[in-house]
Amino acid sequence: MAKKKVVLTGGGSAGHVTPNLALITELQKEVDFFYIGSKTGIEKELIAKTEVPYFSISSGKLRRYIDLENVRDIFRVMKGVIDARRILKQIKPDLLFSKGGFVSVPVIIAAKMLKIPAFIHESDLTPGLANKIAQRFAEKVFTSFEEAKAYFPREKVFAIGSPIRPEIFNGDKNTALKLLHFSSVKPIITVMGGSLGAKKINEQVRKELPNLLGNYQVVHICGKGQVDESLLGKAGYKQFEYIHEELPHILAATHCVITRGGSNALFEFLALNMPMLIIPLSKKQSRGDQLLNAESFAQKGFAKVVEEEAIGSLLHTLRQMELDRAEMIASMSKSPLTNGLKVIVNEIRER
Ligand SMILES: CC(=O)N[C@H]1[C@@H](OP(=O)(O)OP(=O)(O)OC[C@H]2O[C@@H](n3ccc(=O)[nH]c3=O)[C@H](O)[C@@H]2O)O[C@H](CO)[C@@H](O)[C@@H]1O
Repeated sequence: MAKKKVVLTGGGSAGHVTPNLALITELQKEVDFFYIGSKTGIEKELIAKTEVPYFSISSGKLRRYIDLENVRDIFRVMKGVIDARRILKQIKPDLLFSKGGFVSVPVIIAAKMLKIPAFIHESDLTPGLANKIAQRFAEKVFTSFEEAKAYFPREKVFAIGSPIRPEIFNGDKNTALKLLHFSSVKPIITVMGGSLGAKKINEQVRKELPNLLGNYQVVHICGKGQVDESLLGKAGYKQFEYIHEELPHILAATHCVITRGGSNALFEFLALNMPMLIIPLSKKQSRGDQLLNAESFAQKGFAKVVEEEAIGSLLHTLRQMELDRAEMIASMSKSPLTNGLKVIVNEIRER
């Protein structure tokens, strides 16, 4: 019997790609996957690490405000639809699965034109513009947050958690200690400033580094081009632009994380019962989705949240968190919504 063909799309930042990587790992023996992404986005680099054929299309940023670039982008999106239609006609997939991000919009429009059924997944508590558009063309909408269901038509939305890469659960602490040249004496804090880094968090970590290193060892994922050369070789401190396959090991050795409020990272930490201090991206720099993600996690007792404007002393906040640690872990271990991978895998199998 011929294998089922599934086209994956989504990109712009890693959070719009890693759930697709989870599906690839889980289903690659039974499904022929293809990926449609942008010409330069992080999705291209991440998919290049798999065997999945990658097709790039023209894509424009979708802005909520009027701008000359907006007009150009409308043409880029139209060109993207033409590109995607040509690629989809060639592949003839049984299904499109979209993880959102600007690049996914032309793909889902083209899929609708060709009567190819589509599923989408929304990671955040409130939908991004791309998925607001895409949901009209989708047969089913999956969400990470229960609260997100309210933003989609009732008959086609299902809250399932986040599709988490299986390897995230298979880390080995000792492998991490060797890789980092860390000891097992002081606990390890991992700072993950979102897949694209976080300037403000980077500055604060470095400002407090001498104090932090008195109590902890620090793994700092600081984003592309953000490594501070003057701190290379500092004992107990390791910087990374991005961590690929070593991430599960690092997390297995981690005592607690300081993180942005990107939903996929949050659900990974939740599934690992990892205490987290969330510093969400502020409303000045985004549509405020991370603030809502973070607030929901704090309300459920999974995390402590500090807003970027009120960041204060990280060490002080970490010390406070130690007091709530056991309670936080207990709340996380009781959460019904964490890993949504199985649901999507079954949906794809049943098509
Ligand atoms: C700036 C921005 O627009 N951020 C958005 C983006 O975040 P971003 O892409 O940063 O978000 P997420 O936290 O959702 O996902 C990051 C993913 O990358 C992985 N990872 C990250 C760093 C690293 O070194 N290695 C690694 O593997 C994480 O394990 C996770 O799977 O998409 C999220 C999901 O829609 C949103 O909630 C965020 O608001």
